[in-house]
Amino acid sequence: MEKKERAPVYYSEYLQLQKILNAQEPESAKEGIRADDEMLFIIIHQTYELWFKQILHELSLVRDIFKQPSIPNNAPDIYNTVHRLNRVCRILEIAVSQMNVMETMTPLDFLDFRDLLRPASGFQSIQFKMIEATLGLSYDQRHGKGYYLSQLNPYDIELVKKAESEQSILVLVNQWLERMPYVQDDPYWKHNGDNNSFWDKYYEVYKNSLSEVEMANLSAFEKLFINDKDYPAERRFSAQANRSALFIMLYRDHPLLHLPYELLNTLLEVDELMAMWRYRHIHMVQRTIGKRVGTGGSTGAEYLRAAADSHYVFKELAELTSFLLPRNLLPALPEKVIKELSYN
Ligand code: HEM
Ligand SMILES: N[C@@H](CC(=O)c1ccccc1NC=O)C(=O)O
Repeated sequence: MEKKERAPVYYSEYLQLQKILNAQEPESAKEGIRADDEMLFIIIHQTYELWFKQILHELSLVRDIFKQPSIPNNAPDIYNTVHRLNRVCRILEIAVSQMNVMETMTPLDFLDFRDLLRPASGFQSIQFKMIEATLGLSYDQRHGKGYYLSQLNPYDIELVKKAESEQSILVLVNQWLERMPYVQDDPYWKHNGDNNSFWDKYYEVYKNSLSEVEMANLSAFEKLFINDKDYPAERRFSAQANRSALFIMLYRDHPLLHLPYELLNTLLEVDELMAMWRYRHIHMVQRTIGKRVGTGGSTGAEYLRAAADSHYVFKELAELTSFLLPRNLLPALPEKVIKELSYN
C-alpha cells in the first residue's frame, strides 16, 4: 500500500503556541493599572491547569483498567496502573515545589491586582475538583458544599457532578481487592472462633502485641476484620477489601504481591502529595493574604485547612498500618497459598 503523504509537522503549529502564548490577558492591563506580577500569577495558574489535565488523563486511564470485570494476575494491567500513578506522583511533586515560584510574588505585589480578581478564585478550578472526584472524594465528604454550588457556573457544576457520578478509583480498587483470590475460598480464611483459622490466629497475636493503652485497637480490629456484622457502615472500603489490603501489606514480600503492594503504596503517596500541595497552598495563602477572606468568599486559610484535613481519599488504607504485625509474628501461610503467590 502506498504511504499517505503527510504535511510536515511544524513546532509551533504542533504545540498550538499561537493559542497558549496569546492566552494571558491581565485584568490590570485592561484597567490601565500597573501590576507587574499579574503575568506570573496567570502563567503559574495556567501551568497548574496543564498539569491537572495530564493528571486527569493518567487517572482516567487507570480507572479504565480497573473498570474491567477481572484483571488476571499475569496481565500487564496492574503494572500499568502503578506506572501511571507513579507519574501522577512525580507531577504532584512539581506542583508542590512550584509554590516556591508563586511565593516570589510578595503580598504587596499581589495587592496591586487582587481586587480585580473578585469573585474568581482557585476554588473554581474544575480540574482540581475532578481530580479529587476521580480519586474518590465524594460530594458528601466535601468541606464547604455550599461554596461548591454557589461559586461554580451550571456548566462547571455538571462537569464535576459527572466526574462524581462515575465509579471512582477508590470504588474500583475496593472491588478489585474484594476479588483478590488466595484468601477467600478455603475455610482457613473464614473466622470461626476455633483458633485455627488465619484471622483467629492473627487476632490472638495482635491482641498480645498491644499495650494496655492500645486496647481500643482490638475492638477496632474485631469490627474491621473479624465480625462483618459490626463493620462500620460509613466506611468506603468493605470488610473483605480490608482483609485483602492488610494481607497484601503483610505478605508483600511474596512475588505475586509485589505489584498489588506497590499499587496500594502509590495510592497512599498520591493522597500524601495532594495533602502536601494543600498545605503548601495554605502556607502561601497565609503569607500572602494573612487572615483576610478569600476572593471566592470563603474564610480563606481557615476554610482551606478544614478542606485539607477532611479531603484525604485513601485514609482507610493508611489506617491499616495500625493492624500490622512484625514479620516474625505472622501466621505461616499454607503451602498452597505460598505456591500461588510464587512466580511459577
Ligand atoms: C497568591 C496566590 C494564591 C492565593 C492568595 C490563594 C488563595 C486562595 C483562597 C483564599 C482560597 C479559598 C477560596 C476563596 O475563598 O477564595 C483558594 C482556593 C483554592 N486555590 Fe488558591 N490561592 C493562590 C494561588 C493558587 C494557585 C497558584 C493555585 C493553583 C491552581 C490555586 C488553587 C486553588 C484551589 C484548587 C483552591 C480550592 C481548594 C479547595 O477547595 O480545597 N491557588 N485559594
Ligand atoms: N483566592 C485568592 C485569589 C486567587 O488566588 C485567585 C483568584 C483568581 C483565580 C485564581 C486564584 N488562585 C487561587 O486561589 C485570594 O483570596 O486572594
